[in-house]
Parts: sequence; C-alpha cells; structure tokens
Amino acid sequence: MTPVQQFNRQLAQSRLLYPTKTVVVAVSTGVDSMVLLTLLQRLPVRQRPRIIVAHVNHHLRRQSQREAAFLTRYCAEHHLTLQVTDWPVQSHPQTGVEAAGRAFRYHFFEQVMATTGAVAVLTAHHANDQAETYLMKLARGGDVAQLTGIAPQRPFAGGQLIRPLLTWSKQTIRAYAAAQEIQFYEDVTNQDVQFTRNRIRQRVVPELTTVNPEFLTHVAGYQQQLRQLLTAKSEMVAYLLPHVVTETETVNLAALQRVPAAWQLPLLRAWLHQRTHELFSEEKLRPVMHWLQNTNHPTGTLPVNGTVDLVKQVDIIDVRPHKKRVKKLMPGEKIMVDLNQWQKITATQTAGLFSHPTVAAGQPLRLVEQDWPLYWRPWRAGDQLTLRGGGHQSVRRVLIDQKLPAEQRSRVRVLVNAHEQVLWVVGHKFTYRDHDFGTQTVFLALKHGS
Ligand SMILES: Nc1ncnc2c1ncn2[C@@H]1O[C@H](COP(=O)(O)OP(=O)(O)OP(=O)(O)O)[C@@H](O)[C@H]1O
Repeated sequence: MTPVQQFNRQLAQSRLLYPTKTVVVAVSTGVDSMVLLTLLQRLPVRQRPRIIVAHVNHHLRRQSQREAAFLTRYCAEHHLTLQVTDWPVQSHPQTGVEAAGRAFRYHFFEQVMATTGAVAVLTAHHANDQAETYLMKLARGGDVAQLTGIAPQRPFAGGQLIRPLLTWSKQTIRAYAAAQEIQFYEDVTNQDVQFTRNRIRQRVVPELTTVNPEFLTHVAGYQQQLRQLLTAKSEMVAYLLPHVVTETETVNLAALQRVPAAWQLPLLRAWLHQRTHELFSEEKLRPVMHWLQNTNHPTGTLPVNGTVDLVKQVDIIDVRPHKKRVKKLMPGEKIMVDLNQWQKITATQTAGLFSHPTVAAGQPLRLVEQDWPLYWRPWRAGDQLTLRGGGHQSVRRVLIDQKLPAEQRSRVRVLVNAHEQVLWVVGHKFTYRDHDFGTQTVFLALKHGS
C-alpha cells in the first residue's frame, strides 16, 4: 500500500470521506502539516470533506509573523477557510512554554470545532514523532501504558482527534513535499540540540535506523502489541473484579489473595479507581499492597492520598474520606514514601527511595515486605537506630555526637518503617542491616536546597 493509500484508508476508517463533513486541519506551516493539508485538498471532490484551516501564531520567534502571512495568502489562493489566533507574548509563562502553548492550541482547536460544526481535528503527527516520543518515555521511565504512544484517533471535544500521517516517516513526508513542490516553513528551533527531542531526532533515531532500516515500523509494531496486551489486561481485570469486590463495594482481602499474585495490584488499582475516580500508579500502590498483606497488623488505616484513607478490618478493605489533620500538627508531619519519587521532606531537603541506584541515590538499604509502608516524619524522643552487632543508639545521641546545634535538631527527619523503626536519620546516619537481610534493596538519596 502506498503512503497516500494509507492516508486515504485512515480517513475512510474515520468516516471522513464525505463532502457533508467538516474537518479542522491544524496547520503550523511546517512540512508535515502542509503535506497533510495538500493531501486533503487533493482528495476527489465527491469524497473531500469541508476543510477549515486552523493556525496558532505563538509569537515565539521572529518567523511567526511571516508564517501566519504565508498561510493567509495560501488559503486565499486555494479558497480555503482559515482561522488564525494569536498567543500573545504577555500570556507566555516563565517556564513550561511548550506545554502551555500546546494547551492553548488544543483549546483553540476545540473552539474552532464548535463554531464550524466540525467533527474532527486533524494533526500531522508522523512515525518519527511517534518513535521520538517512545524513546523519550523509555528514557524517563513511568507507566508502561505511556509507551503505547500517540493514538491514530481519539475522542476530542465531542468529536475526534485524528493523526492520518502516523504511518508516514519524516523521509516520506519530505520526499512527497519535494515531488509535489509543496511550500512550507522550516522550524528553526528543530535544530536546537538543547531540546531532548531534537537530540533524539538527530542522533538516536538515525543511529537506530542504521541498525535496522525498519526501526520506525518496529516501534509501531511494539506499540500495537502493547495496546493489545493492555486491552487484554483490562478485560481480565474487569472479569476478575466481581470475584474480589463484595456487595457493599468493599474488597474481600482473602479473595484478593487467592487471585494469582500478578493480578492483585491491577485489581486493587481498578477497585480504587471505581471508588475514588482516581487512577493510582501500580508503583504507588505496591507498598499499600504490602501493608494490606501484613498479617501482623490485621486492622488499620492508611492514607492513600490527601482525600481518602484505606481502612483494613481483617478481611475487609474499604475507603473512607481522609480525616482532616488536627490544626497543631505540622503539614507533612508524616509523609508516606512513594517509591521512585523525590519527596520534599523539609523546607531544604528533598529525599527519595529508589528501586535502582541513580546518580544521587547511593546508600543501599535492605527491606522486608513487612517494612512497608515507609514514612518520613520528624524524629521523636525514644527513636533508636540499630547498630552493627545488634546494639542501639538513640537518635538524640546521633545528633549530639554529630554536633548538630540544638536549634537545628527539631528540623531533622527520619525514615521509619510500618513498625516505627528508624531506618535513616536523614542526612546523618543509617540503620545497620546486613546485605543478606530481607528481600528487597532500595537506594536512599538526599538533595539539599529549597
Ligand atoms: N502553531 C500551530 N498551529 C496549528 N497547528 C499546529 C501548530 N503547531 C503544531 N500544530 C499541529 O500539531 C502537530 C504537532 O506539532 P508539534 O509536533 O510541533 O507539537 P507537539 O507539541 O510536539 O505535539 P502535540 O501538539 O501533540 O503535543 C503539527 O503537525 C500540526 O498539525
């Protein structure tokens, strides 16, 4: 199938090949969106939807004015309806300009859809965008679902957001533009290797393409497989959920534990989603699962976020609104540890527990399942550290020995486990645990500065 046939097929699948339909085409004047616009213009009249061209002048570079003027001329010459809006410089934020610009853009597309009766917005994302995003997410880490990447079609503003060029590589787009003599503006910021995406575009993708020329297709293939796996997973979760959820919408812990281990966390997550309308990451829920399974504590309450608590009563798990803290407790008095997340624990300290060593995370600590959940909290009189050989030392003594001025001592935080045992006097001393103790190694890290 030729690229143009693939494009036509995507539009046919989206049921857009009708003159009675109106579509908004997001055109930046770059090569991708000018090719997209040209492809739409060249559809046979009996299939071509009514085209509304939408352009945002971001006022981010000098070229912006010329681009807007070029597009105005182009649309007039081709009898195309154009809607342009400005993103005034005074609305640009100090940081996060890209994300703010994107939000502004999509809000504008939404407005254009509403005022023109359009059923879809079309953008010119392509296979290289897809692979770059994939590699960036791979490098940054997170939920595996994010690796499914840009969807060819998804609901948007009461209609659809469609990317008909996702199967086209940048090379194909450029070749088509050259062959058809399509005019466009080169985005000069695309060359700037200070941007991670540009470095991936210019260095990583070409390198991987020399390993295998089909690299882009293979990324798309993995994403397709991942989408199928995630669909299968959510279907299985939907099937299993009634086996662990009771008539009163609580979870039966014994039933949950009878489910094969790999499904327990996804089930807990799905149930919490139903009850709280919040989607927690499985990583965040892992310590919660350890807490639930800890038979030494058959009852208890655990805050899962600022608004809800999990309540465990032997075999029954329920959610309740989080009780507001008593006024005199300092905010952040006791913070549950989120694995693999930096957490601000005092005005000047940010600490984290990581499952892998990172540049900043050096000190390994062995844990047992019963340690979870862990917390950051101010140290208290009576807190003790375990020393090599089994002895103990009070936290107070540690601070005195390290000659910490008395007025600074109250600011010291400790890392404690579910049994209130001190594992780390943050910034001062670690508990002793043998390297073959427990089942899990985490890495403790601390950053200074507000
Ligand atoms: N100034 C603009 N005006 C209209 N459409 C635009 C503009 N900039 C980008 N677009 C549309 O968005 C597509 C993607 O552009 P680009 O890759 O620069 O954005 P992104 O921010 O990386 O992606 P996304 O918009 O999905 O977050 C373009 O091909 C084009 O269709």
